[in-house]
Amino acid sequence: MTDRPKTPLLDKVASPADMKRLSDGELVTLAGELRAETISAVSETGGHLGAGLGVIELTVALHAVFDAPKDKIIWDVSHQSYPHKILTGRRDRIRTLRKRGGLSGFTKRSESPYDCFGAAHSSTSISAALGFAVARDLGGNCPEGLGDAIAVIGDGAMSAGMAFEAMNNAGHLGKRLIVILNDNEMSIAPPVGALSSYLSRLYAEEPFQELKAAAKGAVSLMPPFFQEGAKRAKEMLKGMTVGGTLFEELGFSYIGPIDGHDMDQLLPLLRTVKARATGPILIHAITKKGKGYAPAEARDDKGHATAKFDVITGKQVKTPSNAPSYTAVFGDELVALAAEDDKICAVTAAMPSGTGLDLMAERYPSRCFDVSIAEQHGVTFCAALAAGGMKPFCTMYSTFLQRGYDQIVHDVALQNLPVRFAIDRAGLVGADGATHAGSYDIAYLANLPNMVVMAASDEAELKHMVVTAASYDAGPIAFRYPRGEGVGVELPARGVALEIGKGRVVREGARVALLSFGTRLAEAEKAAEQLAAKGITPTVADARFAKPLDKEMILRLAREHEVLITLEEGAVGGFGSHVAQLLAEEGAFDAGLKFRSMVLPDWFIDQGSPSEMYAEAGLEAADIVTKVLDVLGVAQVKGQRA
Ligand SMILES: Cc1ncc(C[n+]2csc(CCOP(=O)(O)OP(=O)(O)O)c2C)c(N)n1
Ligand SMILES: CC(=O)[C@@H](O)[C@H](O)COP(=O)(O)O
Ligand SMILES: [Mg+2]
Repeated sequence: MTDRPKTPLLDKVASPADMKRLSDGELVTLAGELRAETISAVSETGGHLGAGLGVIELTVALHAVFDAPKDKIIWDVSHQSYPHKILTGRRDRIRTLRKRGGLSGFTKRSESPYDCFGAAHSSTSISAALGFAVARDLGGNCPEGLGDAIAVIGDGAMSAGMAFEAMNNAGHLGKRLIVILNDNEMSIAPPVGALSSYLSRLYAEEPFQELKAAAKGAVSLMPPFFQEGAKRAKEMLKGMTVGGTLFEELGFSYIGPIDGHDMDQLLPLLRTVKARATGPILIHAITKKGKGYAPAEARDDKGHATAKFDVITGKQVKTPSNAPSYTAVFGDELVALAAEDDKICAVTAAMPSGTGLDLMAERYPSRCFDVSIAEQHGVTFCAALAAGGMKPFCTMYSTFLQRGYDQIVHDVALQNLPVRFAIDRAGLVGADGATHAGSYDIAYLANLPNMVVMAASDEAELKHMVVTAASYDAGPIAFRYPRGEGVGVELPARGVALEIGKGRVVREGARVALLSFGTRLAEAEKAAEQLAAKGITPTVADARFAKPLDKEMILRLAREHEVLITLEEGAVGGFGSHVAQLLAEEGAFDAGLKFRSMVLPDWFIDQGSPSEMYAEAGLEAADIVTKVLDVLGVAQVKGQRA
């Protein structure tokens, strides 16, 4: 382990109140120490590094000038909030980040009053800030009081429709509200899209913030030394026509671009804005993702997320893998299909490498689309691609696909369009915790008419499902698979199309049937081994489809077993509920079948390793054994998992 950095000034900051006593020069020193502490902590925990390093100066300046928690500082996505956590009384736990029982990797209201609004999905901060501003003006109350509302939003997050919906509303209401656009010209990958090019032009072509401010009358909001320049600029501007920025057209005063790492710019500007602002203001701060840590700055993703690493070398400590990741298996199979069929195309919402579409983008760039953080648009875009005779794979994380639900219903399912939904990060994902859990897609998809819903039980099954989806033209079809590596089965060279609505029995037994949907199959098999030692030999089946159900197989299992237990990595309302509905309709319960459905519990599970989270959910092999013994009435030691 590298020595921890020396941080004499930071050691004296227990909360932002302690920063109010520091001179501007000391705040610059504090920023340096905060950067070193952030790097040191993340080297031990892993997590989101680059974004936090890019807002070190902004974090210090905001907490020095404003009065959180009365003033509401809202971090968009909040993957950049580690420095904020360090300054707001959580430094002693910062090395528990993203671990079970430790600090969340995102802002979380239950963790601290300084986390006034939880986040992790992007582009919510301006809506939240506006809500706080309106609550303040209407005399609302909260224990910490209601002061200024400040949203810090990245250029990537700014690409989402929701940010513009909020600005549209904020510009109309005209409330005092501060938005800081933290523009580092990066999303997770380099940002794409017209908005990104527009932001670049804002500072590339017109480098003088004085010109901008002068042109639109925001001069009075600028600190004196800016104003001098602005007056000169105003003279220069006489007789010139200067168009307003997009933000000004939406009713915001635009200030910037400013150097978001220069405390000599940040501090006076924020102080002036605090003293003088009346309506909505957008401060455009230019920053560098990964700033101040060379290995992060050098990485393609600017250190967006990292495993634990050596601070001196930047080398990440990665556990060797025994099998390819589901994501890679998907990406490879898709590229193989795309080579054979020029109608196959794919869409990602700002997650090219996370979804494995980077390979498709490299090989078939004209058929691979990064729509930026725009899941709703991505889904409808796919719907029309399908209507236009293409075979789109709408490739998204389960949790982010939630954003596009109305589009799935209204644009895809209702029109019965053959969009292929490749749903990555299904089930519990680990360190990102509850915000990123893919818990609901089975329930929210399997209830839709026309939709086919599959889950892969291992990486070979995933290959088959990619091919199945490609060859299915009758309507929408979805397949889900988890984060991380496969179970290590032998992979066929190519997948083969599965028969729609047909599952498979993987182990024949008696009395008890374990019917799994997805990768709990491995746990079901482990449970079967453990039960065999107790003289119980369950049948184990892989449902493959939650919709349409394999009625024939399920009814046979019901007929031939005393107990039927379903398993899934999803919330209630999904696979097990559909099986229960079928069994009830077909009279299986009247015939005496004992049925149980093992699903995620009715609470949000905090971060941990996936197995810790599944243990909390009661979905590990030991829980299955306990459930079986319980239903069969076999005596167990109370309170002990089998
Ligand atoms: C709705 C949604 N889609 C995708 C993501 C995944 N995601 C997390 S951070 C990020 C990039 C954000 O870029 P930006 O806002 O510019 O912040 P930066 O990391 O550059 O500081 C993405 C795509 C998300 N959190 N939420
Ligand atoms: C903050 C965010 O939403 C992403 O960075 C997310 O943490 C990525 O998750 P994976 O590591 O599973 O790609
Ligand atoms: Mg960015």
